[in-house]
Amino acid sequence: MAEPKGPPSSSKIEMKKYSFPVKPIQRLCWTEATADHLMTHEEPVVLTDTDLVQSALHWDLSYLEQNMGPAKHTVYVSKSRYFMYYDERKVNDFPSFKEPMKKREWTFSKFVDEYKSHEGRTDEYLYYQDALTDTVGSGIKHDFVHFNWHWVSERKKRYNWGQLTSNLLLISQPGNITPCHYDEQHNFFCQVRGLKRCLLFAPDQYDKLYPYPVAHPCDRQSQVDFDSPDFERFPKFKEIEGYECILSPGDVLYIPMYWWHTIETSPGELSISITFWYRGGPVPSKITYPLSSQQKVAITRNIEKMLHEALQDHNEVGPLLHMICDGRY
Ligand SMILES: CC[C@@H](CC(=O)C(=O)O)C(=O)O
Ligand SMILES: [Zn+2]
Repeated sequence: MAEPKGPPSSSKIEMKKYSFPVKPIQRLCWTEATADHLMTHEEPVVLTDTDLVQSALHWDLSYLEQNMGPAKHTVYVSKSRYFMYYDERKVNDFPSFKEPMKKREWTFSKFVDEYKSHEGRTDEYLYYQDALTDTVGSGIKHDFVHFNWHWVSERKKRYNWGQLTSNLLLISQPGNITPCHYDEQHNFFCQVRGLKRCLLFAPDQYDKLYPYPVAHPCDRQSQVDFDSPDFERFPKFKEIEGYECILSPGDVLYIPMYWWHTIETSPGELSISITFWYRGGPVPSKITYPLSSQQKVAITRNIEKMLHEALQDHNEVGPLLHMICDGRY
């Protein structure tokens, strides 16, 4: 079967240009054996014809405003186009940490008003990022119930994933960028409205992306500024190689656990996406060697956590790691 028709290439919709090489992420009907092979081997793939969020493809700001109910929702406000996630529970240990964005709790109507009044502003940007919960109105509940739950639960079973932890609703202004990071869950990233360019990097690119220390509020985020990389501090970023896709409404991108990704909303229009995050499956009873890159990343995280716990001071973790490695390994 020929590859399904894809959205315009990134050059046609003015996405940011980077100097590192990228290969296209395969775009396949979910019934294709290759799609199944990629997901079985925890490799990214854009799936078409899943109908996973078909019942949400009519969503736009006004429909959501009518149906999201009266609850408060998390909206991030940033002075730049970048929305770097940080864990507010870790901020106390880093007194000089400057929050890269501010977190607001607004009703959906307040968000829509702010969205409209921020149009055209270049000093502040908004990004709605909140879980879909049962506080929503009946219209959204109806649409949610009609997601293709049969399809997605079949995938969960087939790939032996853990439980579904959340469905995040993402409403992004044109041009917003989520900087490069990895998550510790599998993700079916569903595009509902607008276009998003996704750049993904395999877990074995860890040494080229220089994540913040695990104890840092920006744990799991790359320290490298992709727009102006500091090759003195991050020399191996020169060797980075990635994968790219442009998602249009109805597309589902499988982002495997520990795969790095940076996501850019096309400058053309607002974007609405819904994520399905699943915990990883149980540790295999029989460990096979060599270990996978994902397993090695998990080991590095456990070592950093253990040292931080033992030393009780994150400032001592680096010096001890250097003491172990420098001149010896
Ligand atoms: C969290 C925002 C991001 C998506 C993402 O990182 C994820 O779903 O894991 C994006 O779409 O800008
Ligand atoms: Zn992510």
